[in-house]
Amino acid sequence: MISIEGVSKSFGDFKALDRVDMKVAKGEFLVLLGASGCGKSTLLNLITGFEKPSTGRIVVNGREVKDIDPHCGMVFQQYALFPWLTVAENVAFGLKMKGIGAAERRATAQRYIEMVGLKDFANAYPKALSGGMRQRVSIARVLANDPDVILLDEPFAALDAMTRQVLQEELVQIYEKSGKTIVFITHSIDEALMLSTRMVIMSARPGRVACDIVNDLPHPRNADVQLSARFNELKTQIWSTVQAEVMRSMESRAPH
Ligand SMILES: Nc1ncnc2c1ncn2[C@@H]1O[C@H](COP(=O)(O)OP(=O)(O)OP(=O)(O)O)[C@@H](O)[C@H]1O
Repeated sequence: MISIEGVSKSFGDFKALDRVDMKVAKGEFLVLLGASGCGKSTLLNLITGFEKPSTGRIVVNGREVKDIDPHCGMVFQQYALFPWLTVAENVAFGLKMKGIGAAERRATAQRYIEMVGLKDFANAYPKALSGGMRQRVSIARVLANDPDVILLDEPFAALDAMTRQVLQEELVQIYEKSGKTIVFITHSIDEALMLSTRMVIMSARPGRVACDIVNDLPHPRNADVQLSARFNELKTQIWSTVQAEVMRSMESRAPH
């Protein structure tokens, strides 16, 4: 579904990504983990076509990414909703851009608004919603557009721990129902284990793939999985890799 082939990305003299090779299969839920600055957001921006690789290429669904790719839907950490549109209008926005008729737009928006538990807020404006609710709207909006790939850049980072847990469970259920291909960035190992089917740990300066781990925790999955022995085993394995990478990146930043 996604093929990242020898991709490097430099900003001026600074090499943010160095020869990254990675394939994401259809229906995989891939989580990218890594120290701050290792190039996770850059990689997502390349997949969706916001940025262009300095070398190498990215192929999504058989087509090389050259411009902003309509087959990818992105959810950002900041909610990025249109404040002057209601929840329903925000969710239907992409459909309107595609030229889909009003009745079908309304029905599709309604379906996804219900899926993310906001049925009673369809006519509310974003400013009347909590952070968690806004992020649900962002997810409904991406789902309504029915992209082949959903990219999420730390979507729950600004939320409190309880809201975050609820949204994680919802996202797992949406993934299980929709079978979408998902790439998700987080700093949280627990979040990575809760959500993913596979985890890629990136190293910093320059950003490279340090470790690729299959998450074999069973589906259907809910928050109880965090109490299992396998969860703790995987967490220990990932933590030692992440810790080594964080130390390495801090050392490479220290003044000499
Ligand atoms: N447009 C840009 N111009 C210059 N440098 C950039 C640009 N975008 C990213 N960088 C640099 O590239 C490196 C990787 O940034 P990126 O945001 O991809 O990292 P990240 O792993 O997502 O970090 P974080 O976890 O803190 O969000 C950073 O050192 C950043 O300063």
